[in-house]
Amino acid sequence: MKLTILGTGYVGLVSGVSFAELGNDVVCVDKDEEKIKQLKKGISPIYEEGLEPLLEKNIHNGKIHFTTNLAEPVAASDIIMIAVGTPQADDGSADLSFVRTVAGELGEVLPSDKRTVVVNKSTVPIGSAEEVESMIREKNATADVAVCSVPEFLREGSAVKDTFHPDRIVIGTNVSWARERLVQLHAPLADANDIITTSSRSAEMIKYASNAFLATKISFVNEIANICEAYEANIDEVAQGVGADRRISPHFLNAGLGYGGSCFPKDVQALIALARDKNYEANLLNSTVAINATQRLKPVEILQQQFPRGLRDMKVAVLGLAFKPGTDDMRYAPSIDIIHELVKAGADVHAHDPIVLDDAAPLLPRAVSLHDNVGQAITGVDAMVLVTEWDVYKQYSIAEFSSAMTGKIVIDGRNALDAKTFKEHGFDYYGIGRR
Ligand SMILES: NC(=O)c1ccc[n+]([C@@H]2O[C@H](COP(=O)([O-])OP(=O)(O)OC[C@H]3O[C@@H](n4cnc5c(N)ncnc54)[C@H](O)[C@@H]3O)[C@@H](O)[C@H]2O)c1
Ligand SMILES: O=c1ccn([C@@H]2O[C@H](COP(=O)(O)OP(=O)(O)O[C@H]3O[C@H](CO)[C@@H](O)[C@H](O)[C@H]3O)[C@@H](O)[C@H]2O)c(=O)[nH]1
Repeated sequence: MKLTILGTGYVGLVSGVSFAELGNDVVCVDKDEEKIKQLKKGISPIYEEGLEPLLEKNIHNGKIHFTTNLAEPVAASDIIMIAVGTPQADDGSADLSFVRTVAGELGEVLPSDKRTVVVNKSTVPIGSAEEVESMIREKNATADVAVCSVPEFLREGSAVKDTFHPDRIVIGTNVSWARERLVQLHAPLADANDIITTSSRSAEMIKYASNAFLATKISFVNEIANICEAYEANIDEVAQGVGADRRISPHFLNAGLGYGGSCFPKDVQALIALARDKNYEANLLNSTVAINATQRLKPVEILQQQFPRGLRDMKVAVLGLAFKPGTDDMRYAPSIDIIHELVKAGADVHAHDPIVLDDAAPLLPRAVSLHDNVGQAITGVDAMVLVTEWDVYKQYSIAEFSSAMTGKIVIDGRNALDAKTFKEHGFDYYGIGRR
């Protein structure tokens, strides 16, 4: 099939490359000229395992092209996917300005003599497929188009794998010819049983409800971890015992510094705002957000308890800046808040990340020293805070930590280090719910 994908962020690019790999003819459109220039050369603007080889291969095969102009590919496409950003607006709701812009542009260029499916892959409020369709029809009353919702569930850091091995694919539309076309496109990616067909509104809600549930599961386990600390129970053992119940599952039960990233924070807020628009106060989700906001600052709280006279001139290493391992995404990363608070308290902060350094700098206080070498970041520090559980930190030897650090405080914000080993080597080790 011929596909046009609007937006080359995580979703647009990974989808584009994956559908090209499956034999479709794909054109990816972005208004960012620099990105398109790089992509044409096979250079990915994002760090994502396995993406660049597929990108290069499909450019070489002529299955994927990049452009800043949507008119030509749109006219030739069977399916057009909207994958532009839907960031958080000031009131917490999803900002639909990018989606509305592309809807207007599509209205101007969609042909009337050809059936076209338009898909919202961006995470959008319930009712958006209908809104996009009416915006298109306002500009082109005779367009033979069906706007559907096919939400994206990939995770950063495993985006390519998630796309080729999805748990499910949700296709939301009541228009049968559009549904058939979308089922045909997605068939190579999933067993028939894993394709769920719904109305566009239900599909839009499935995306928000999934993210809200996972975010709530994380805040739940963090709350249990905090109670574990008070009673000297161990969250690793507790999560293992709780997660063994198949109704609960062991996934997303890792206590830590809470969720960050480009999706959970904004999507939970957007769902709260959608409920509020209909005079429903989503109290459970409000608590999810509140717990997450305090959880990320736990390392600062622990240091302040250990040094009641203040953190002025204390040398602290922060290991990991990206919001999770496997990505260079800094959106809503806990490291940003932690480093700002430490610098505000007067600490001398030395940070490291194996992938993201230059792009992180504008988000961090000027006073922070950024290192591209773990050894340099931890040399002479009074305390070390692990924020992102990159393998490089897990593999770093206790002997290296012991010889480089001056102080003995280790705060393992992701429960990723071996507590016993650190304690045996005289460190004051603080995990989350596992002291
Ligand atoms: N990042 C993820 O892991 C993920 C996963 C599932 C769903 N989503 C959802 O998918 C959507 C996209 O997320 P993302 O992280 O890929 O976004 P992003 O912000 O990284 O990228 C969006 C891209 O769209 C481009 N764009 C904006 N306006 C445009 C226009 N008029 N024409 C062409 N291109 C335009 C931007 O230049 C940018 O390159 C969001 O709604 C997000 O919530 C994201
Ligand atoms: O047990 C866990 C699991 C995750 N996290 C944190 O939760 C955040 C999100 O992690 P993850 O879900 O792995 O990454 P994302 O790439 O943000 O993916 C989520 O958001 C995407 C965008 O909507 C969805 O498509 C995915 O299905 C959904 O998992 C990160 O900060 C993790 O550190 C925890 O604290 N504990």
